[in-house]
Amino acid sequence: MTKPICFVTGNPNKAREFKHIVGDEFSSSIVHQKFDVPEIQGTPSEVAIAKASAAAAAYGGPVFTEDVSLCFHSLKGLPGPYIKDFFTKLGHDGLNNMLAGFEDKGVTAMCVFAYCPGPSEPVTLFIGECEGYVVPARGNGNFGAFGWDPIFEPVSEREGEGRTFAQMSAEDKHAISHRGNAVRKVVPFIRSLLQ
Ligand SMILES: O=P(O)(O)OP(=O)(O)OP(=O)(O)OC[C@H]1O[C@@H](n2cnc3c(O)ncnc32)[C@H](O)[C@@H]1O
Ligand SMILES: [Mg+2]
Repeated sequence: MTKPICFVTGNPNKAREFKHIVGDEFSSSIVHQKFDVPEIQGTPSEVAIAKASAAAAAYGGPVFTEDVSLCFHSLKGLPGPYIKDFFTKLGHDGLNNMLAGFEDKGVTAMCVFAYCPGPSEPVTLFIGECEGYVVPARGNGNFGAFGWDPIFEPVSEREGEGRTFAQMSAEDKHAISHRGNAVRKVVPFIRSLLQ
């Protein structure tokens, strides 16, 4: 018997936001599991392909993985896919300080969903982006905010209320976020897989 599609992630916030964006549609057809798979160095796409391949091999069936990058324009796209280590070690203040010498605080949040149908199979990518600015932390602890949400102010907010992701309701964040944009691309694909 073939295994159900597995969303492999060790981050419960990712699974929570995915479910919030999609609703209950796939709740009986997608399982969630955590595997510790290596994350290689490379571009966001290279990292995502390698992670999905490793996850499919570990699971022995079809998987989705999700990789998030935060690309600072002044730093030629770094930390990019290495944001987790930078954030864990430097925190919100440290990430702001990295840009202290630069005028341009622009940043691209990128979410890459990768689908791998099984061990040694090719990987398909679904990429969502959101443009923003790195700002001093605002709204920590609100609305289930996590990670670097408090220091990410979407470009679209500059003209409006100037909220960071951490100051927005989940609905408002998902309407424009890197993850919302990626999930909206991947949903029709999952539907076609389940037909
Ligand atoms: O097991 P996986 O799925 O890899 O989960 P992870 O937490 O290791 O996730 P990544 O490798 O993609 O690293 C991305 C980092 O960015 C953070 N992050 C991801 N999505 C975010 C979001 O929407 N808002 C704020 N921070 C986010 C996350 O907490 C990590 O520190
Ligand atoms: Mg990770």
